[in-house]
Amino acid sequence: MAKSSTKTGVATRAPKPASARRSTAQAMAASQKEISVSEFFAKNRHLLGFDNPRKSLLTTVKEAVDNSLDACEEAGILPEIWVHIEPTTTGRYKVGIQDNGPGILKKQIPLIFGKLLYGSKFHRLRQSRGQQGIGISAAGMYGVQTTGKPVKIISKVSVRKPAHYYEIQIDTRRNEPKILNGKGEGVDIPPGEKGAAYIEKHGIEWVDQPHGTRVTIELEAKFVRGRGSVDEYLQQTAIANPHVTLHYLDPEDYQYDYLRSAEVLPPEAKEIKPHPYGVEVGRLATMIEEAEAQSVSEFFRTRFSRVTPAVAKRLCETAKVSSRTNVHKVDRPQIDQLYAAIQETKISPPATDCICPIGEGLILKGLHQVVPGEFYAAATRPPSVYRGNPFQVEVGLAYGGSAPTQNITMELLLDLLEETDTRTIRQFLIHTFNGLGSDAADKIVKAATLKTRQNPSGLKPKERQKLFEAMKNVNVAEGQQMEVMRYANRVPLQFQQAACCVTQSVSGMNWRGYGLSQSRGSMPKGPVSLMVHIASVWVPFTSESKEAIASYPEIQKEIRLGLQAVGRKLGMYLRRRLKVKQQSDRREVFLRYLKEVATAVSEINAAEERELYDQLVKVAEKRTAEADMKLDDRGRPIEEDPTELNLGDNVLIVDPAQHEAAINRVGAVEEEELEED
Ligand SMILES: Nc1ncnc2c1ncn2[C@@H]1O[C@H](COP(=O)(O)OP(=O)(O)OP(=O)(O)O)[C@@H](O)[C@H]1O
Repeated sequence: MAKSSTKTGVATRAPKPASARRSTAQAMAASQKEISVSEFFAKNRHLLGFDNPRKSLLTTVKEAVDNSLDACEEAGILPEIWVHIEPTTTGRYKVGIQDNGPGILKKQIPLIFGKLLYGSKFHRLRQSRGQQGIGISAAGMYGVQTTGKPVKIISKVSVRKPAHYYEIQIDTRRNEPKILNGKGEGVDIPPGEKGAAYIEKHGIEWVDQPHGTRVTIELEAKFVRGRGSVDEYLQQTAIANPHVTLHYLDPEDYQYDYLRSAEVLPPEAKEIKPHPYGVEVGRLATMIEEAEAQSVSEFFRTRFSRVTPAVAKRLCETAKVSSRTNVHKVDRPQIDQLYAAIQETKISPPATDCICPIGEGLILKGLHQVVPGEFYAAATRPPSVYRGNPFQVEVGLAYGGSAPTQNITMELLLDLLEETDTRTIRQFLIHTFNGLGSDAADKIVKAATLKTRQNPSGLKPKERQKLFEAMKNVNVAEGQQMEVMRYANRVPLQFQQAACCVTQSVSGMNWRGYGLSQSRGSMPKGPVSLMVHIASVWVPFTSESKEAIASYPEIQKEIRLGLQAVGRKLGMYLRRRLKVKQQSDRREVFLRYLKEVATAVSEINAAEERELYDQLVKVAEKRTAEADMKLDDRGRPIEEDPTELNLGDNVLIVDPAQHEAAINRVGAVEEEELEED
């Protein structure tokens, strides 16, 4: 046995193992087996956005709506989508999402909705909302897990062909679909009246359309409004997708219709091949393994973008690999040499015409349609590249408009107070009303003479009334915090704000230079809504639940440049507004005393008082002419020197009093309905 000695030189015996062996390699081998991807994600559903009932509802709607939009756009159809959420029993909701898309072929339906990691988008580099092939099947799996109810799908590819109807459950052990209806085969519903009668008889939910897909999932969920809600997701989707019509019937039977403001589809996204700079050594090895028998030079030319015969030749020379060698003969050290050669060789950046931005015009339209304000600016940056993947950043900004707290009705406030799961009235205000900062919430609580820690559900009728009045009357514009709407490939991102490259770039920028107040490193204050869109063939999310964008320096830089572009325009507009205000205050002071001045002077020199007064007014108006300055909807002063403030084409200025959109639309819908009744 080994002996050891201490510093004092006294020999000691090594201690015996504490206990006998607990298991053996053989015993352990008996319990080692393959884990199916469904089992893994069923256990780790938080990784996919199913952390709690509230978020699960949003994730389910989101996955289905995003798929519908992708499918419609890919098929060249202007999307129309129906979203219906209805409560079933306590803590459970049934979610139905239908589109007017191309429909899905019969044999594909079970695989799409009942198998994880099955999709059309993972292996291609093309801008789309979905990437992974997990989304909708994971939502179905969550539904089955929490309620035991199968996912129901009806899909139709043409008006003349039968619709296919399936009730499916995912077999998590095998990651395979299990079809429950039509003796395991699903059901075909004939076109025409016969089919309509069948749909009615069996209570199948379907808005009659010549083609499209409807998925219905029942799940354990919680319906809330405000931040991170389905309402917010759909509203933000309407902003970034002005070509979409959305009909939304919520669990309380409020109907929202976001009608399209653009009649054209975004240009078709092009698929590209990977760029050599974006491929890691492991991926290169797999690509080589999967390639057909061809020369190394041909392999590089056909499987990558931007590799010309000259580039392929240079790569092989640098790697000291013959360009005519069969790619299957390339061994591991040679793969390492080829990888190193890629990094050393100058290759033109990937083509960027595969990115479809929203465009400045449509950003302005979308923002104006949904976010109240008086000044709008947009900037679409030129495409750029990170890790070999092309991407493009767009920024939109809306300034002004009344705060959401001021648009509220008493009835809506009571509903919100009842629904909220926040513990204090302060939290309730901050979490329910977008862009309301803690300072503004404190102001309202103080004006309502309530205690900050008071529980929102425990308010007495009198206290509710006081809160309502305070919300209407307190000017929260100053305490209001900038609201940032983040988008990736036109999909709103609603969680993990702090971890996202967009939020970090916004708070890291100095907005004081653009006329907003801001404490160092935090969000600027003011009635401003900002949207930042990142379009890419592959969006680098920080996790599978696709909630935040990773901070690549190239992406950070582009976001910063986009923010600066709209910030500069806002600064110019605010400075002009301030000047107009200062001049009109000055004129008011003049006018207040001119009458007295005219009387006094005419007493001294017997001049005609009226004439003198009129002349003095004329002088005052001339000296304060800027107070009369009116800007047109592009920020150019009307009847003024047009060179003085030219904000360009990518801004929109509106009279805030004429703005129809209200942030919280529930109240407005409710009032209309009451009036009709
Ligand atoms: N409404 C639909 N109409 C037509 N095809 C659809 C529809 N919904 C899903 N699909 C098809 O099913 C595939 C799988 O969808 P799923 O939501 O599981 O993943 P994904 O959208 O590819 O990626 P992600 O997991 O990132 O959302 C899609 O790639 C698409 O081809």
